[in-house]
Amino acid sequence: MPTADELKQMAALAALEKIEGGMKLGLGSGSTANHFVKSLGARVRDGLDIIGVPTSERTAQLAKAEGIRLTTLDEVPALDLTVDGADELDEKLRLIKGGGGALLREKIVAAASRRMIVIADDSKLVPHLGAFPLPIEVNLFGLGATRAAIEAAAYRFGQPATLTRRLAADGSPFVTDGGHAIIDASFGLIRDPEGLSLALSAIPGVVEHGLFIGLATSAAIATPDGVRWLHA
Ligand SMILES: O=C(CO)[C@H](O)[C@H](O)COP(=O)(O)O
Repeated sequence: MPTADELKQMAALAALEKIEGGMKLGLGSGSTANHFVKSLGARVRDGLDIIGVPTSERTAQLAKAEGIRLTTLDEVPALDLTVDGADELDEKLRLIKGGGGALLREKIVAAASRRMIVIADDSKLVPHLGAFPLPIEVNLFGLGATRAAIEAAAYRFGQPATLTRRLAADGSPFVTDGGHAIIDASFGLIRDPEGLSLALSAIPGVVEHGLFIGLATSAAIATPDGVRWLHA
């Protein structure tokens, strides 16, 4: 029986097969995306010519160490493909992301990409999103008011939520690469991800949230029996 980490690597390798020379790639964040970046690095050292836009400072560091040429969305505003992990996904390729706190850059990079492949082990594929608390990136200015507004919006939406400000491993408040806070919102199963996405995006102070809708074009789901592909 493969371990969860072996499954993550299988998904990463399946996505790697879709990479062609000359591609402009978005490079995701998290342990599954790290497998992809490391395997991509090996291909680059064998002569594959690609360029990448990292979705976090950690991924930038890893990609540089792997010898992957990096650029920015200022220099290259349109990408061919982003490969990234997810905390949850459903069969419609709606995602919850941001468990690693990189959701803002991940969403900007995915939105700038023609295609997005999600790589995940099969524990991430769920019938309904929401067992994983939804990460919401919030500006530090007015944090208390924004938090109250999220609570009120969730209540109006018919999905009252328990909100928790994310802490770093050392117990201090977690700060994203963009200098913002993360509030993890437990809604229970999310009945209407599209509606909730719009309601959260309308709150001043919410910088971005972890519902990715209409961005993923396919997913490589690694199972003990092999990789299952889903397509939008
Ligand atoms: O959204 C993310 C980071 O912000 C990650 O893609 C998500 O948390 C999955 O991580 P992992 O591959 O380590 O399970």
